Amino acid sequence: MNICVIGAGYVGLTTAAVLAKLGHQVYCVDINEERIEKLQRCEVPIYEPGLQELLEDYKARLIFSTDVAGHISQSEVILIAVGTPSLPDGRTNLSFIYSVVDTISQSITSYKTIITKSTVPPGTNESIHHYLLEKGVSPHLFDVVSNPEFLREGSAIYDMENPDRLVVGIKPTDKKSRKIMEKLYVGLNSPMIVTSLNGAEMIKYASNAFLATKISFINEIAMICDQYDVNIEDVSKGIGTDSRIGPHFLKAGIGYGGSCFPKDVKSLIQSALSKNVCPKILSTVEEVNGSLVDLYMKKLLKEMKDLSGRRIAVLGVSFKPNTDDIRESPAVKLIEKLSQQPCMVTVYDPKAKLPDWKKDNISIVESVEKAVLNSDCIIVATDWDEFVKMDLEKMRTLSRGKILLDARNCLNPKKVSQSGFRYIGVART
Ligand SMILES: NC(=O)c1ccc[n+]([C@@H]2O[C@H](COP(=O)([O-])OP(=O)(O)OC[C@H]3O[C@@H](n4cnc5c(N)ncnc54)[C@H](O)[C@@H]3O)[C@@H](O)[C@H]2O)c1
Ligand SMILES: O=c1ccn([C@@H]2O[C@H](COP(=O)(O)OP(=O)(O)O[C@H]3O[C@H](CO)[C@@H](O)[C@H](O)[C@H]3O)[C@@H](O)[C@H]2O)c(=O)[nH]1
Repeated sequence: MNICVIGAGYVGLTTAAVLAKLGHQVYCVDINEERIEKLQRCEVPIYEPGLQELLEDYKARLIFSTDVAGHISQSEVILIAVGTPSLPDGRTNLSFIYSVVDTISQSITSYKTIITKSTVPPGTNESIHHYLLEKGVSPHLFDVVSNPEFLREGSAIYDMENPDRLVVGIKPTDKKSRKIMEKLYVGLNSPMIVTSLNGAEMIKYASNAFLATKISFINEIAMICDQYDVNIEDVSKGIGTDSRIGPHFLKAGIGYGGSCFPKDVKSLIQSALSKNVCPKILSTVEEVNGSLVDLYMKKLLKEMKDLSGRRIAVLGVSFKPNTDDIRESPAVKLIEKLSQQPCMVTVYDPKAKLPDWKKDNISIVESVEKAVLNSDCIIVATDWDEFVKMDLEKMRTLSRGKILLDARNCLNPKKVSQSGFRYIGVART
């Protein structure tokens, strides 16, 4: 099929590459000229393991362009994968979505299946359908499908090629889209859950909210364990082996970040409030998550008393390993909090796109060794393999202080102590 993927970000690029691999002709379009020029030169503008290779392997079936309207006209299937960031009040900013829908309304001359991959609040796809009708587009020229994406950054290609399920929301009157969706994903061996448009949208939010809830839950349990000298790893294993609970998303630490959980939990809260439902659990999930950077600051200040003139090495800035994404990263919040203290913060991340902090007491360096050199304290803020496997003895000789704060509970406390550091995690005995 001829497919137009709109938005060449984490989701759009991965979708485009995987659909090309599945045998489709893909036009991946974006309004960001610099991004498209890079892609035309086979340069991938984001760090996602395996993406560069996949895009190169299937370049014969992949065209990158800024001609959004032109490629919409040429395609039978339109996939919308533009951003849906938070508005200041937590609702979802749908302006990028509607800008695309406007372009579609102006360029549609033959039948299109319009698939929303972006995460949008319940009711959005129904509104897109009505909006197109209001713009004078004939109902025979389109169907709107909700097909939320569940990939994780860092393992995006694997997740897209091996989804646990494909969630497809269609209108009851829509007789074509189910077949088109089966054709689109032919080759993927995953069950398809077909529901209403609102149903598919809700599945996406409920899924992210549930995972975020598991993280805040285990972080709250970790705070309690910390006071009773209980090892949180034992608790996570102990509860996670109960098949009703499951082992995933029970890793305690500095909390969740990224471009999805924070904004999607906020958006779901707003969707609930707009219908007079008071979402108590979701609000608490956010509250617990929002308290964790302060918890680690407290742990640090308890150990070091006064940060005046101290050098703090922060290892990791991205919101999780294997991505360059720093959106809503707890590490960024921690660095910003630290920089309000009279200390020097030296930051290293293997891939993250670092912001220009414009602060005299934050310096960015290009290696772990440079970050750790003469530091009074090392903080592991992202669980990159490079930090999990670092040579602790070497780090001890480079640093001048002995404190190692593991904000991801990703290091082995015994090994850290044996190398001469004082290990601080949360609930690690
Ligand atoms: N990042 C993830 O891991 C992930 C996973 C699942 C779902 N999602 C959802 O997918 C959507 C996209 O997320 P992302 O992280 O890929 O976003 P992103 O910010 O990486 O990419 C979005 C792209 O859309 C482009 N764009 C904006 N307006 C446009 C327009 N009118 N026409 C063409 N291109 C336009 C932007 O230039 C940008 O390149 C969001 O709704 C997000 O919640 C993201
Ligand atoms: O036990 C855990 C698991 C994760 N995290 C943190 O949670 C955040 C999110 O992690 P992860 O879910 O792996 O990354 P994302 O790429 O944000 O993926 C989530 O958000 C995407 C966007 O909606 C969805 O598609 C995915 O299914 C969903 O997992 C990161 O900061 C992690 O460090 C923890 O603190 N503890």
